Amino acid sequence: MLKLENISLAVNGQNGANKEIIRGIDLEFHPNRLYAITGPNGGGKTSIAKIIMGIYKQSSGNIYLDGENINDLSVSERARKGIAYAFQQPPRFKGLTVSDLLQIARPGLDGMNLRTSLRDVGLCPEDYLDRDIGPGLSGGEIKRIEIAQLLARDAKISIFDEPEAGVDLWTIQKLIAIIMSKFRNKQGETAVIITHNENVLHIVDEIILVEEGQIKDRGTPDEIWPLIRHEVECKMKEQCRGEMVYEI
Ligand SMILES: Nc1ncnc2c1ncn2[C@@H]1O[C@H](COP(=O)(O)OP(=O)(O)OP(=O)(O)O)[C@@H](O)[C@H]1O
Repeated sequence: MLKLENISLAVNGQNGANKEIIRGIDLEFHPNRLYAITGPNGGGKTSIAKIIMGIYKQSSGNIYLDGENINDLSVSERARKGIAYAFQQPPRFKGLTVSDLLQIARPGLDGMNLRTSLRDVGLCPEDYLDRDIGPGLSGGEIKRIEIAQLLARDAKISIFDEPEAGVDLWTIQKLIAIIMSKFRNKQGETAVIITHNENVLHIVDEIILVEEGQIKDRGTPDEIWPLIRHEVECKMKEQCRGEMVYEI
């Protein structure tokens, strides 16, 4: 189980003053459960993922993995402990092939499984295995490869940051179905999907709603979805009123 206890994060704001982007978050992620983290843009979802992965170091609070405090572990140490993260905007690694990346994710992955990993995300292995993860790949292709390498791992906690971002409509549904089926069939693993996709929100076990650096609510899709819908409708009305006043 992964536990975040009273986590806050302050960063340097525009005028040099400290700005708190995560504020006193308590969260638990249990094995065999699928979670969605959602909420408005800039709310703090990616920052939470980066704190879990060790990319951002929290200003205060503790993180525990299976009871062990992992505050001081580096990104690679956390990866070895079984935390995996697929970036919202995956980095490119010039000089590294797709095959290399998958083998790093899962050392010893044989040829057949390498191919299956790529087919699962809708990429033809023959066309991609030897390609460089550099500027030659499109944003959507690199996103799918990033998801493939996370699926190839057997991490305890897998965090997908907006798997739908930059992926065409035809592929999104398939990708989501694959992520769901992989994790529904794996024992002892947890998947966390940061998403704005309504379809994902309906099929996870729990939704965590993050807004202004805090957990605004959490619960089952039946409990949380009506709140999200209401919130979105209210925001749209506010924006419309703003525009009308401006035009007058
Ligand atoms: N390294 C940083 N330095 C300064 N500000 C940051 C940094 N990282 C994030 N922020 C700010 O913190 C806030 C939360 O960002 P974050 O990327 O976590 O939001 P998000 O909920 O993932 O947004 P989105 O839905 O748009 O991806 C934003 O206002 C962002 O500009």
